[in-house]
Amino acid sequence: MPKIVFARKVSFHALHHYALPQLSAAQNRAYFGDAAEPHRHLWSVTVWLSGPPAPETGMVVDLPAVDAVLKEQVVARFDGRHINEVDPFFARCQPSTETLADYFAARLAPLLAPAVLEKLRVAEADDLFAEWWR
Ligand SMILES: Nc1nc2c(c(=O)[nH]1)N=C([C@H](O)[C@H](O)COP(=O)(O)OP(=O)(O)OP(=O)(O)O)CN2
Repeated sequence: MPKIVFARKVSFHALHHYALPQLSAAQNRAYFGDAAEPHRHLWSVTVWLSGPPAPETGMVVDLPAVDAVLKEQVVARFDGRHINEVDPFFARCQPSTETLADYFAARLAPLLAPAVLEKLRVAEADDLFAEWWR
């Protein structure tokens, strides 16, 4: 059965760095290279949502409702911040695109219901991103 999926993307500027707590600064530098130092990206988070199109509008989501969730949970929390400091979660888990994809999917999926989160992409550049798939 074909399925229609709607996508929305938001962007924010934020710093991050990689550091394992059991390693010294020099060891982290050797392990992670330049990425051990705080560095900035223009991040994007894209959500793909499915649901039955409303007969009157042909739309599968209420866009203002989706935008409100993305603004509150993604842009307002992360824009201009150092990701490692936004949530104690990132003291335990390295803020890679993979970790962030899993982090955002877990938090956004329930808030975006009744739309179904099919896929979520976190990109720190056009050529570096990770995706969560339902
Ligand atoms: N598996 C992953 N590896 C790396 C990730 C990631 O999210 N998942 N992220 C990074 C860094 O954040 C890093 O900034 C990007 O590294 P890299 O692409 O190597 O950097 P470039 O030299 O290509 O580009 P810059 O503009 O110099 O960042 C590393 N690894």
